[in-house]
Amino acid sequence: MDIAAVVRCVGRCYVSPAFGESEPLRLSERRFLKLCSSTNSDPAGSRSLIFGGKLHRRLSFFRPIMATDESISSRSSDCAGETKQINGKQKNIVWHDCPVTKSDRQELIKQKGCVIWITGLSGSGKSSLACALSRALHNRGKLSYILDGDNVRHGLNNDLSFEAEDRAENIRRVGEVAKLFADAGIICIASLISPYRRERAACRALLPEGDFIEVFMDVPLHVCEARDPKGLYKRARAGKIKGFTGVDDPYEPPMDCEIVIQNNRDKSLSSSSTSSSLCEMAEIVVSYLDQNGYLKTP
Ligand SMILES: Nc1ncnc2c1ncn2[C@@H]1O[C@H](COP(=O)(O)OS(=O)(=O)O)[C@@H](OP(=O)(O)O)[C@H]1O
Ligand SMILES: Nc1ncnc2c1ncn2[C@@H]1O[C@H](COP(=O)(O)OP(=O)(O)O)[C@@H](O)[C@H]1O
Repeated sequence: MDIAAVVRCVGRCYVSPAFGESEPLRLSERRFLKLCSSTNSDPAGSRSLIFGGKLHRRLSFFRPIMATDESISSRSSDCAGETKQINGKQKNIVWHDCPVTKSDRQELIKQKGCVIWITGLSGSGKSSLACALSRALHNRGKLSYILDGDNVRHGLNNDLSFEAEDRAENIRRVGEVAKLFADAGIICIASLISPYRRERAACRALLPEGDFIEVFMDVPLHVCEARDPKGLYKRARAGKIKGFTGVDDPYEPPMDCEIVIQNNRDKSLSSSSTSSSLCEMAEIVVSYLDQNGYLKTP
């Protein structure tokens, strides 16, 4: 491994607390190489970096910023990113900024990344609205992606139950992923029951002001229950599902959200009428996005 190349590429790096220094340090190539050759032993094991012949095996503390020889050689000084320390449980993790920014991505796809957070009871029409909205945006040439509660629970969140603590974790993870999508410049549509105000507020707080757009599917329980497309309310009423939202688990409606949709039509309506009402609902959200500048380069 070419250490000089590492230093040139990284430019600015942070010394791990394993070195006994916690403050960011700008290392010159000479100082870095000196550090490499001098830091070779520590009786307590806290300075256990051994450089020289086995150098490459001992550089794991730099992994977030140095990666492999191959990736290093492909970087040039004008494309190098910035690192900074973060707060959190993981003391030795550093953030690496990329010079291609959110603004660059938004300019490329001519839209502003945001999160449309659709909340409501099971059967209130969250997934239907998410799909209709994604279609409406697609037709306008706008890039969106749906994170549906049911779907995400098939993969990323397949370790989570419907206990309160797991629902909170489900919402937290989806909030974090949605934030990444928004950072990519994408209009991320998250559709999950997300029954708790506190967790929804925490997801809102992850995003810049205005970029979290909460949509409440305001549908009475009896309408959702009459629809019961998956037969889950029936099973919950029969005691076969415990802790079902609206039946024996709480749902806290938003008190101050951006959009309220009253999707009260019952299931006896024809499918063409349902789809036209879905188009109308999607259009409400599209208009909001349009009026607030999300459908053009910011
Ligand atoms: N106990 C219980 N309570 C509520 N919902 C249940 C439950 N068990 C399974 N399901 C099915 O899971 C879907 C909800 O998943 P979510 O991830 O959106 O829920 S939550 O936000 O974590 O509360 C939900 O999907 P939707 O009907 O689309 O809302 C149900 O199909
Ligand atoms: N506007 C509407 N009119 C009539 N039925 C609807 C409407 N919106 C949704 N539905 C129906 O309600 C059921 C639940 O919708 P869904 O989108 O799966 O809700 P959720 O994702 O909130 O559980 C589905 O059978 C769907 O076709």
